[in-house]
Amino acid sequence: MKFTKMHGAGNDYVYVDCFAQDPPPDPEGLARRLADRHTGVGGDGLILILPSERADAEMRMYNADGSYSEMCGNGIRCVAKYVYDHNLCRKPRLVIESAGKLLSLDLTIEDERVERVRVDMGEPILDAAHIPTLLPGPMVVNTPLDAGGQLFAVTAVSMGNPHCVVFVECATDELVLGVGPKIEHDPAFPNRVNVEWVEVLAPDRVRQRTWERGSGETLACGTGASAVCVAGVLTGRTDRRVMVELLGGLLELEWNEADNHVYMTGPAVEVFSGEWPA
Ligand SMILES: N[C@H](CCC[C@H](N)C(=O)O)C(=O)O
Repeated sequence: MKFTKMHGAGNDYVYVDCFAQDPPPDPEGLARRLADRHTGVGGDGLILILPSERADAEMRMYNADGSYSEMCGNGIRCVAKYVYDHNLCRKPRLVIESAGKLLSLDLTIEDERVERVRVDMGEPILDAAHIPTLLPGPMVVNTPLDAGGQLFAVTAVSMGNPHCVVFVECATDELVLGVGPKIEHDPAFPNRVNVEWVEVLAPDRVRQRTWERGSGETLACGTGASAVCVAGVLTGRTDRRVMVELLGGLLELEWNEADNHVYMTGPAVEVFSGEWPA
C-alpha cells in the first residue's frame, strides 16, 4: 500500500490515496500501526483520501488510537494540497467532504504547488447537546468543571468534532499532559473531547497547546484553533480575527460576523512517500 506523509503546522498524518488503491479493510487497526513512531511510519493518525460523488474528494480521519474523527483542520488542508499537487483535481478552489459535511477550500499556489490553504470550516456548534456534553447548557461558556481536583472555567465548541477550551495564565505540562487526559475522558463528554489550553497574549493573538482526543499532545490542532477563536469571542477575551501560535507553527483564524462561519488559513507540507506492506 502506497502512503504519503504530510503535515499542517507539525500536525502530521499518514495519507492514503484511495483514488489509486482500495481503501484499507481495517482503517482503525491500520491507523494504530502506521501512527506508531517506533514500529510504524509515525504520525498523529491516518487520513484516507477518497473519491466523492458530492465533492472533489472525501476525507476520512482516524486518530493514533484508531478512533474515527468527524473533522480535521490541519488534515483537510493537506488533503487539498495532495488532490491538487497530484493532479486528482487541479482547481484553485476545492470542495472536500468529511462526515457528510461539504467544506470549501481556497488554495494559494506557488510554482505549481499548494503552499497555504484557507478553509471555510462552517458554523461552530454551540448547543451543549450537540457538542456533545452533559455540562449544563444551553451553551457551555466559562462553565466550572472539576478535573484532577482543580476547578477550571471551560468553554465547549464543536467544529464537527468536540472541543473543550480552557484559558489559563500558563499552559504547563502539568495542565496539558496531566489534566488534559482527565478532561478527554471525563464523563461530561460522552464522545470524549479535544482539550485546548490557551494563553491570551493580546486581543488578536493567543498561544495554544492541545491534548487531542485519541492522539495525545499534538504540535497543532486546526479544529482546536477554530474552537479557540470562537471561545475567545464568546468569553470576551479576543477579537473575531486572531493569530494562533501553536508548537508547530501559526494559524490565522476568523469567526466571521456576517456569515457566522469560521475561516482557518495555514500551511500544508508533503514530507515523503513510501510503501507499507499490505
Ligand atoms: N483528535 C481530533 C481529530 C484531529 C483534529 C486535529 N488534528 C485538527 O487539525 O483539527 C478528534 O478526535 O476530534
